[in-house]
Amino acid sequence: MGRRGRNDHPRSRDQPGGWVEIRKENAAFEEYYRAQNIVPEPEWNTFYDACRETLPVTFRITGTSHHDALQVRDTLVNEYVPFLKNITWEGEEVQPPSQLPWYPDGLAWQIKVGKTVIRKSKPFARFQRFLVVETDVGNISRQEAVSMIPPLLLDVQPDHAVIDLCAAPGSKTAQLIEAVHAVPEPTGIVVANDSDHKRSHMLIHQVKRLNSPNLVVTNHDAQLFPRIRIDDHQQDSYLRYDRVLCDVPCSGDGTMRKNINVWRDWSIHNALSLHQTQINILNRGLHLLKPGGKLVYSTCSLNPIENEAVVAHAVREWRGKVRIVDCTESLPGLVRRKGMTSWKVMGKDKQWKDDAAVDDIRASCFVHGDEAELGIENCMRIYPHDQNTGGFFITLLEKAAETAGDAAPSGTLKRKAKLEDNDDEHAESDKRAKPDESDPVATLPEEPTTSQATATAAAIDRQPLLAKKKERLPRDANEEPFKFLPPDHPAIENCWSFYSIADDFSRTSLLVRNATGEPVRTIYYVHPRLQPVIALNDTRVKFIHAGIKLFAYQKTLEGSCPWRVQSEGMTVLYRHIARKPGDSVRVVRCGLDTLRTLCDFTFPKFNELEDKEFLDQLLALTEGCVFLEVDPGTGDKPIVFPMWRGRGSVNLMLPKQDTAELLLRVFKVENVGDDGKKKTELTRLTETTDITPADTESEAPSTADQTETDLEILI
Ligand SMILES: C[S@@+](CC[C@H](N)C(=O)[O-])C[C@H]1O[C@@H](n2cnc3c(N)ncnc32)[C@H](O)[C@@H]1O
Repeated sequence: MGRRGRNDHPRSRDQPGGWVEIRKENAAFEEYYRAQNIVPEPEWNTFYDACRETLPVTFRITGTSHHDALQVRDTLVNEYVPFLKNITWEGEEVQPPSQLPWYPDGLAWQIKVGKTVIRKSKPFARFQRFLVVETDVGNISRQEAVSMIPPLLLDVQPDHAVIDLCAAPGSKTAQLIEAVHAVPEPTGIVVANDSDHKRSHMLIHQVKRLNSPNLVVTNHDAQLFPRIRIDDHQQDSYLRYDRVLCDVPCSGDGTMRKNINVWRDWSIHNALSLHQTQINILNRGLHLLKPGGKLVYSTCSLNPIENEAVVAHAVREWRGKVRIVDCTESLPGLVRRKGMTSWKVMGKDKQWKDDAAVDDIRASCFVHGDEAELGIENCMRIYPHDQNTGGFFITLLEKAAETAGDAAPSGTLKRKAKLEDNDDEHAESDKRAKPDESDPVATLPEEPTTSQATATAAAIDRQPLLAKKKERLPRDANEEPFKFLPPDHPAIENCWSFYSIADDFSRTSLLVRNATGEPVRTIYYVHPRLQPVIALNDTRVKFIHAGIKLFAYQKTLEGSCPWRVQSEGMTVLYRHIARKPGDSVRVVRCGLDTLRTLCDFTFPKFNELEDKEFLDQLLALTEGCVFLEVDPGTGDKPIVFPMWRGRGSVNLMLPKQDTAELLLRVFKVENVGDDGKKKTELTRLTETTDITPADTESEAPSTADQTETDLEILI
């Protein structure tokens, strides 16, 4: 969190020679956007000054349980914000954190405080501690304010099929998943795709905390995203999506407030060479969209060539079948400007161009004169000086409900649509789509911007895909196949009877990740709607993540049930524990006092437990995993944790960050060590079957990028 003004000159270390100083100025940027009239001339200086100010930190309170998110918000509002008011630092009043007025339920916040204040002011240091602990467990996620807008406009419902075509590193995917999980057992699914393999793994890492069995991650060029079969018997039955997000690769010049390299690297070249890729991704998205469905096209660029020109081209080509939605009434409080209906085109030689015949600039870059008629004013531009954000562009499109015939576009895209709608879609990539591979590698800022580098990589990636059209897709050595278990597999029978799992919990969508198809270490669960998605398409779609870990193998328990419940599968499974009289239910209940003991001590022995009622319940059960149901004492629903009932001791199976969060938020313990470790005075690890918290093993080792992310360092 910094408060460096525009007169400071930040440094960048991405030069081979080490640190270089970057001035927040760029004459070409200024000339270009001034000539475009992106703001009225009298407003230019205010706009340009704001572009050079450091961006305030913004974050979102996240989580697939809305109830839990509201609790975290209330803790912030009631226990931290009041102490951050009326603080002065070096004679100036420090602004307390404030809610973004347009974000629903007050779940998004902005902080404008310098690092020194954070370090030296006790209330702010305490607040920072809260942010770090909540970020560690995924309850708080740093995200640029403008980046939160597209998923909100999509209005995702819990039964929707949603695809995020350019998803990494996943901030918006997380919002889509949360929207699907607005009810306890949603039937909706989210397909998150990115063409960059490494970034796809960053995405997996980012959304993992949401523990969604309704998510699948794929690794494809979005321009050619394959159709997904959903019915084995009907050849023509393909998945179509209620909602599509095209947050496309762009020049990223709207991120200039946090990505200082924009000032050094800006050139018109970036926008021109991404334009066709952006058109192709949007077009593919429109094909995948259901009649009546909604699609958001967004960029973090200010450039009309990447924005209005792309949208206008698509709406022109899909004329009558796709319309731009007027969002004036959505997100009250969000200041936005209308889409531009006229702009100028500059060539790579930095000369203004009059028509498409010159310099190989695509006709779609130019104004056609029908922009107002196409409704381009309904596109939305977000400017830095309007509400202290980055620059952004968003358009909500709606596909007409199906009419007789089909909803294929007219004109040039029609030929492509025809090709895409037959099974040979990959064979006929749009030749125009090929990005300029000579493009310089642009910057990759910390949050959702991308570069030509990625677009170029996508173009290169596409080649093997075309060549291997009819073959199995190549998999990385560490990405094992997804194999579904037969519902009557002995391991499943064992788990179902040991944990008294009710028949309403599907046994058909349990899978393993190894070539033999036998459960060896982990059994995963995906929502039943994803079962055909994966099973019928695994040779043509490159799935790289699906499912949550439900059970892990525990060798020492052979003879009983060697499958222990994993914490990420806890909530899903808990809802389906059979409660009929006579079921040997592995549920143990306690109050907050006992929970506190379990947070403070590892493996307390039975004879050290003061809560005799709790002990009696434990003694009535055999060794193994149990569900701990804690009464919060507020009349609220119980909180559930996985717990280990050992031979003579018990242990809460929570990752250490979760324990730290629990201690801070529920028990107001503010001095937990940085690692959130339990005290160890009572630790006795003598029992051979006692185990450490589950969650540490992985059948297919994750290649998730371990570099520092926004999640790890909030301020
Ligand atoms: C603006 S970023 C997306 C940010 C993301 N939506 C978020 O909110 O975290 C664009 C992404 O598109 C990916 N990308 C670039 N070209 C692509 C293509 N042809 N197909 C799919 N993804 C692509 C990049 O790897 C990058 O992760």
